[in-house]
Amino acid sequence: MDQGAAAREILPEATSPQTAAPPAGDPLLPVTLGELQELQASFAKDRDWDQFHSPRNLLLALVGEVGELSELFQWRGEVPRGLPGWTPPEREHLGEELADVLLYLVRLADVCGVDLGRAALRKLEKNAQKYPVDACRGSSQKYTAYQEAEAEGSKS
Ligand SMILES: Nc1ccn([C@H]2C[C@H](O)[C@@H](COP(=O)(O)OP(=O)(O)OP(=O)(O)O)O2)c(=O)n1
Repeated sequence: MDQGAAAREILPEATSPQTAAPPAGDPLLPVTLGELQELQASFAKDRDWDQFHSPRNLLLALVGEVGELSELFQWRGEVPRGLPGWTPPEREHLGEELADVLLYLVRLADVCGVDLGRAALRKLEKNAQKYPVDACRGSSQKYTAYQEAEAEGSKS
């Protein structure tokens, strides 16, 4: 049984055309990329939306959702980590937009025949070779020293 079928067996309503998406705090957690891929594929199939899920359409939908995500940060200035001051509804909205981006990305990879998990792991490996720890730690120290010198300079 594939991962998506297993997911649907645990929670059949997750992909039913008549019902909403899985509720929060659901038994599918923690979820894998493969399970999300299967759930997204079933979502589209159930609605006869496969015809619209072409690579180009999905890419445009993905970019649209990245735009919606960007709007949440627009005009706020720098936003510290942990998003202090953001209200629960704002945080929920952020989660929704991030999810839209992820779901379209997973679907795009699927219809393009790319194993996203494998590709991401390969890319992590490549990144690690391109940016060796020692070289980067050295340069971030240099960067901190540079920032301190700049701050000192702006005081005088
Ligand atoms: N043809 C479609 C339409 C929607 N979805 C899914 C993927 C996204 O997770 C979500 C996007 O739905 P909407 O287009 O309604 O966009 P939003 O949820 O962002 O709504 P809104 O634009 O009103 O904020 O639904 C999909 O897979 N395929």
